[in-house]
Amino acid sequence: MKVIFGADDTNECVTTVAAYLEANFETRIVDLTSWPELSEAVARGVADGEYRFGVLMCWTGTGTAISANKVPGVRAALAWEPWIARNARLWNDANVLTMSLKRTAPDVAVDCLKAFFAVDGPDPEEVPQIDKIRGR
Ligand SMILES: O=C(CO)[C@H](O)[C@H](O)COP(=O)(O)O
Repeated sequence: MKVIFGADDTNECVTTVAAYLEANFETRIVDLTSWPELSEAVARGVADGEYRFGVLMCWTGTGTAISANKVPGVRAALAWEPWIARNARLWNDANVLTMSLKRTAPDVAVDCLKAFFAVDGPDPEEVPQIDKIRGR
């Protein structure tokens, strides 16, 4: 599975996330440090269908989520613990996961990735709701 990842800064959490993604998926790392440009590149990679999922990190995780969600077809969700990450997939069919690189411990970030990628697809009960925002 192809995943596209980018962070606008680096630290132990970012390198841990990158290493996890590279070990488990065919991963492209986007080398941009402006969070709006980085987010757009990752979001377009997902919206265009080249990558199944995107992962973004910035200081807060909020700017990248807001920016990625400007691209039609992208459903970016900010997660800070695994329950949020899992249910962003299950209940929102999130296709981009964002996290704060400043406020997420590396092991928690990996747990979020595991939870996010463990979900095969959206809960069928939620599909009618998700369909209302698909393509927006
Ligand atoms: O968290 C962020 C956006 O939500 C950014 O990472 C933070 O604002 C730093 O950005 P810059 O390096 O452009 O000052």
